[in-house]
Amino acid sequence: MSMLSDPSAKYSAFPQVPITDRQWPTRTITAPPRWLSTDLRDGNQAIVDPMDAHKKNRFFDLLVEIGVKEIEVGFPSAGATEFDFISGLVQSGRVPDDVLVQVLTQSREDLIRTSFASLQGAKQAIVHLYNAVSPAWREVVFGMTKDQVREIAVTGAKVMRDEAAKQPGTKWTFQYSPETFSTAELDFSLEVCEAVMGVLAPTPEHPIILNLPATVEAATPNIYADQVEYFIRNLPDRDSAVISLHTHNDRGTGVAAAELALMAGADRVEGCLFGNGERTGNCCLVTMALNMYTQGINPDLDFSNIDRVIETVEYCNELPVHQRHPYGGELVYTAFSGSHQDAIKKGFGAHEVQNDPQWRVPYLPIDPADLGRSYEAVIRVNSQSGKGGFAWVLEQDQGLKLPKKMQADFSPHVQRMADELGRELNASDIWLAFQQAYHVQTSGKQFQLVDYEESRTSDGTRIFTGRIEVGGTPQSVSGRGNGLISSVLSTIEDAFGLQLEIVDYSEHALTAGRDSRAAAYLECRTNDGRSLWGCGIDEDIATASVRAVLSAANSAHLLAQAAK
Ligand SMILES: CC(=O)SCCNC(=O)CCNC(=O)[C@H](O)C(C)(C)COP(=O)(O)OP(=O)(O)OC[C@H]1O[C@@H](n2cnc3c(N)ncnc32)[C@H](O)[C@@H]1OP(=O)(O)O
Ligand SMILES: CC(C)C(=O)C(=O)O
Repeated sequence: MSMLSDPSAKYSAFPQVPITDRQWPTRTITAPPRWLSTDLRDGNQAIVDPMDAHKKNRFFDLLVEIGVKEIEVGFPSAGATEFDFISGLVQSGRVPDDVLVQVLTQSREDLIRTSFASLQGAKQAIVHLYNAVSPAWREVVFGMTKDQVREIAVTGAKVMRDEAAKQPGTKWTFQYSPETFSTAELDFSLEVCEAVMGVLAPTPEHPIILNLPATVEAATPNIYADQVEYFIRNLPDRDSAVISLHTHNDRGTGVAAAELALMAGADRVEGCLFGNGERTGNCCLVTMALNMYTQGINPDLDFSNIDRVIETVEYCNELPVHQRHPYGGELVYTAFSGSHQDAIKKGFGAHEVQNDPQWRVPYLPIDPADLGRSYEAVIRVNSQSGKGGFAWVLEQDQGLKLPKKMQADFSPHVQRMADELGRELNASDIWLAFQQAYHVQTSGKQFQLVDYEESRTSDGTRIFTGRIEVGGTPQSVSGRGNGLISSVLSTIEDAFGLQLEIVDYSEHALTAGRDSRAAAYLECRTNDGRSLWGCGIDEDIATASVRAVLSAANSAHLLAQAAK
């Protein structure tokens, strides 16, 4: 078996929704929805080893910490692990007063009763009832007519109502899901929901939650938005219902579908952190919340320390968060490629200089610092990288701000190293390449400063007197010039026959405070017209410039040797 040349023989296009004056495309999201995390239910039922009580408690605490106010804590009738965790949680007093726990049950009397039993002692809770309503499920799973399937829901709703009445100390909220809503006839979903509302008698003050699942995502996200808008516009007593979304990600658009359906008028979104859930997962709450954040909307969920959230989620689910997962993945703020690095580096530079409160760094839709991420990993260097990449790493790691022309000079050294090693270059690789290229702090270099003094004559001439190790042997040398650098240049010309002319010079402090050091950069021209760069680093800025001259002299010496 292989892919069909005519897939239409097996698969049909999803039909359009009969709505011509749809409103959602012109709306924008301006406020966060009510969020429900179903990590401990839909997420938990989709992992290899469902969470034990320890993991569930840890996940629950994380969700509370993030600010989730509605948490589906499990499926009490699934077994003792679930039941005991849920009843232990509600009786422990660990559920904050502003947090609602929710449990899910099939529409079967015994399971509904068990679900209510698990919530004994809760101050408030949501009981969530479901049954599938779409044709394939009606026919294949239940083997029932529409009327019989509606009856499953109505019977379950009656049991719910009666069980709730037996525990009047708890403030109950009822939730009903016409499971498989996204692949069901819309008018039938409406009919079943209306029938359930008829039993549970919601009011605007005490509404029912109608949760509209895209149990299996089967169409483009605009279709789901149409379905939700159609449902809302045709639901009698809309005021008595909270419209909730529950999307899956089979086509990779679970978040998009929830966003568009929110524009269609929904009030609430169910999902999981980092999109865990059945098959391809549920709507990712992190992505959806942070999508809102990047539009200037406070999502009411706090991901200020996203790495800690990931750590807990990975531990509990025993599933890794993908390195490219929106907002959280390890690589999502990292640029390896040259042109991206260049733009990001410039963007950060402009951001610092202009002090612009609006975030406008190219290629980064969000400031990683808002999520507790450092800027270190924003740029990483490999063989696809450019000058902006290693310049950024040297600046972050060593504090060096290389002049633009020196970046171009250093670039082939980095490229060579990346090609030779065939892997990413880390900060120490780049620092090593820099030290080797400019003879900074490396042993075995030809000229090495031992010590020096500077004096002036009455006419302002500077005199450099010092000791320079030449191939390991200290040598006393001196020279004159109208400045320190020119006096060192004349020294190396007199002592070693190396003629260098200064083309460019710059310097900067490396770190602030008592331990501050300085870096000096020097471009020189040799007598045969070649350009050479030198760099010196020292606690004393004048000494850094002397070292920069010797750094260039070492390169000139190597060139001269090579030419022989
Ligand atoms: C889309 C979703 O994610 S829905 C949530 C799904 N989650 C889970 O199922 C996790 C927890 N579930 C479980 O542990 C088990 O399913 C249990 C313990 C609750 C029930 O197990 P079982 O009694 O063996 O029933 P099982 O789940 O296999 O369902 C089979 C029967 O329930 C019926 N059924 C399935 N869903 C529903 C429903 N929502 N309402 C009413 N009946 C239902 C089926 O038609 C089938 O009936 P049949 O035996 O007459 O053919
Ligand atoms: C029970 C419902 C909400 C569900 O998980 C689904 O349909 O995906």
